Amino acid sequence: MTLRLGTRGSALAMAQSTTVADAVRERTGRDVELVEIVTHGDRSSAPIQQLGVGVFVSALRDALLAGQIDFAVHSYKDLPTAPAKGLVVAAVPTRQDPRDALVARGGLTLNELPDDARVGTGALRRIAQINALGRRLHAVPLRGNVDTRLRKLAEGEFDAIVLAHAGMSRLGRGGEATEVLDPLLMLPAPAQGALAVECREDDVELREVLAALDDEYTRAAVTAERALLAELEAGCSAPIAALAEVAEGDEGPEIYLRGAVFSPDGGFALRLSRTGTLADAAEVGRALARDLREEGADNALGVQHDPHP
Ligand SMILES: NCc1[nH]cc(CCC(=O)O)c1CC(=O)O
Repeated sequence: MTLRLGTRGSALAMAQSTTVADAVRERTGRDVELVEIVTHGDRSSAPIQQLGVGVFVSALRDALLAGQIDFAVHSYKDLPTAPAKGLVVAAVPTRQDPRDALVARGGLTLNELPDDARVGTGALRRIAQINALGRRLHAVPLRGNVDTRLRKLAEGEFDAIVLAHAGMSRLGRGGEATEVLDPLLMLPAPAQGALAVECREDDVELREVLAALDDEYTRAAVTAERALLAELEAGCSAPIAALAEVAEGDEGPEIYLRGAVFSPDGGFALRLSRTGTLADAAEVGRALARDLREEGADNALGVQHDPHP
């Protein structure tokens, strides 16, 4: 039977869903059909902070639970940390580049941006880290899909923009980045660059099919990053960043997790790291969250801030 893959209609969602559909066909020989689902988030032009966590996700989940589709592909970083009742992340495919990218007019790098350059970005996490650089840069709110953001840059509204390199790459525009930013300067969102392939928990047969797409290292990394996020009890718009990398250690693969918390104005920046085994990924994330809290993470959280001063 043909598997129905529910997807949003945006170019990024279509690119992600098409990639996963191709992988399912190739690895399992199953037929996959794309079914477009319109979400509230796609229809609204309100800032993402106002729309709240998971607006892009709930319509797909409703369709899954209603049996209109069999599985869905999400940008993992857009998934709320709370598990969805009746659903399961059946596969976490190999992650793309998790880093943020700078796209600057004139091909400039971050260091080359002149004083008072306007840097467009939507996420508080990125605004905070731009501010934390201690440079005379202006972080300016920017919303829209990847193509819209790149167009606004080209039209001269900004000197540079910061966005996920993975999103650009999935649209075939990764080469337009003028710098892929070092996580030391711009630690990405938890689970950035990763996809979550979700299906109904009781669909045991499909879960087995989709398991062929699962990448153990990516799943462990994302598990650690999201455990950190969940433990700090923050929504997607809170300035929390995390990146886990897996490296071969003496006793097998090891996870290296970095986490950071910022005040929106960048005046408070706390960066810590921890290592552990893949099996302990979630505990590594929770432990690092506790470390961050002990070092004063709560000073940055829950602070109301006007992004348009
Ligand atoms: N914030 C929205 C969003 N959700 C997923 C991506 C693409 C990158 C990814 O899959 O993590 C983006 C664009 C961006 O952050 O620039």
